[in-house]
Amino acid sequence: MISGILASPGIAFGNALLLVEEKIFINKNKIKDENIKKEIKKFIQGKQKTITQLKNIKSQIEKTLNNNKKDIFESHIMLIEDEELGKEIFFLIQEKKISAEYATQIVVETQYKVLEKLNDEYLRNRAIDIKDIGNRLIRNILNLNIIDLNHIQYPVILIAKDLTPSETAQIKINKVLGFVTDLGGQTSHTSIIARSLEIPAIVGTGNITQKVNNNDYIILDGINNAIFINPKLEKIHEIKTLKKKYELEKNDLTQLKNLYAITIDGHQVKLGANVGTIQDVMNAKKNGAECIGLYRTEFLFMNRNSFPTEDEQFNVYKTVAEKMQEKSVIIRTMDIGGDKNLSYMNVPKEDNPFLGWRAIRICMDKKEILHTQLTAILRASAFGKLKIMFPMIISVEEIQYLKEEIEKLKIILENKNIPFNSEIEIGIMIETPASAIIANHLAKEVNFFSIGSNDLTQYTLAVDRGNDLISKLYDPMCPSVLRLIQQVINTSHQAGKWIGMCGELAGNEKATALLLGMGLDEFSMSAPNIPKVKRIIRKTNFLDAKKLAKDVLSQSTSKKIINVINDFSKNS
Ligand SMILES: C=C(OP(=O)(O)O)C(=O)O
Ligand SMILES: [Mg+2]
Repeated sequence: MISGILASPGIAFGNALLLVEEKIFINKNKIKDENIKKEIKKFIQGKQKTITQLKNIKSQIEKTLNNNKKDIFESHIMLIEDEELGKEIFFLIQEKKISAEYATQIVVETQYKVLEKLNDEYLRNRAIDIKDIGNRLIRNILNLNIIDLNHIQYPVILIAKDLTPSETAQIKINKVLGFVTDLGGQTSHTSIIARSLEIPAIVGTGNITQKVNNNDYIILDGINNAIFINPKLEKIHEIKTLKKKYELEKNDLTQLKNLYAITIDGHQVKLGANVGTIQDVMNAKKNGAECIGLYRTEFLFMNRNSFPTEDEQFNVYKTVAEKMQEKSVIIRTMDIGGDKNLSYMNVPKEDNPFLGWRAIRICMDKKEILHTQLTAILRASAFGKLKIMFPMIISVEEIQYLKEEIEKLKIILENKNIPFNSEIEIGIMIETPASAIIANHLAKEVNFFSIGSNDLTQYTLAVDRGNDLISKLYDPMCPSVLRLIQQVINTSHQAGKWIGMCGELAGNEKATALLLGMGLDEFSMSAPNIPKVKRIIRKTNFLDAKKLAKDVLSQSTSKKIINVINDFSKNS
């Protein structure tokens, strides 16, 4: 039995698909004259295989009506069919007497370097296409495996070293029963996406990729944090019984869907969902979300080869606003950087990406990204109850600047007679210690706060949220983080502003009574957690929760805090 960090609950049974690509080895030696023909044949066959693969992918995409992605593959096919590319590679094989893969690598790299340096954004994006396509071509020339998450044929359990958030966002839930990785942490975005998709996942196992072979039969027990490889029949029966019990309990919880999150003594809070896609919005409604407390818009920017246009963004925001009807939707501006990258943005490699060019820092440097997104949100605000939220704020100057930009954009829309909600609420995330400490000043600038406990924990404790080596130190329920949270809640209420939390702590059942007692007004979480949190709130007395919070905040260690919380839940 293997365990790791439990990232997303649930149980899955299935065959393993090992997401480990064989390493590319390029033969850089001179080839003999008699092998020239063989190398040319290798290139032609690799090219043909690549075209067939891309055409297959394109035709599958056509069925899903995803035009943006279809266009990407169409342009990739054109690149690979380009005669000039073939001619240059033939020339190198014949005249320079080098292998097909080496010749391909040289031609692809040269084209990439030329395009990458150009000022034109469209051509710079082609540079990334060239690199992608070149990689596929070289793999096919060498007959190496290519794993494409978008086109898995049969339902599998993915076993990978790591999955990036953008890879995870591509997962199709009818083809991926769950996943297990070597690396990762509980609040990395990969784990967050798994919870939204409701697929079981265990991350940070250390070396699962070395223990599992393709097609091994796997039990992924995301209740007890256990993975079994080719288990005995009795184990399969035992876990199948557990799965039935888990699903029955989940079904029972759906009965709470239309009830309010109100304590025994009548204190009501709001329970919302965190979403990243329109599909998540449906899931939010299914679980009885009263609002969307966090819409992570960056997923709209991933898995494509250029920034989404204003109209593309407007259409998505409008759809979300309309689907939620009179319920509010907090749209957070793009939070790229940290562990979320855009292949087409050519972000220079940073030593400390989580302390680097991230979120509003990018948007304030690249104003066209900010303006496009804010205009799209403002236009969509005419169709529902949208609010704007900015991530990663560290100063009053930043929010003042961002508000000025919003005012300028409002004037442009007014002049064009385009409708929008002129009273749209503006809020910020409290996810840096800086923002928590100056919350009294920030409260004067905004309509609301939302605590991002994931980042607030990593920045307060200086513990990378995605690093399994230090995951034991990552503890949002430790005295320092909880004290900051309490201070921010108090400050916000003193300023007459409501405050929510959209970090993972808001959906953690162990923290529910505590956060309630601390005075949090809105809890926003992965949708599947809503019923469980609601059940706790409906069984709790607000006065007792307040006493619990007072008690917890006087404790000096995490261990003592957990003991106090455990005693409280035993007695209630
Ligand atoms: C909700 C948060 O934002 P994200 O997880 O997207 O960084 C957070 O930091 O708590
Ligand atoms: Mg954050």
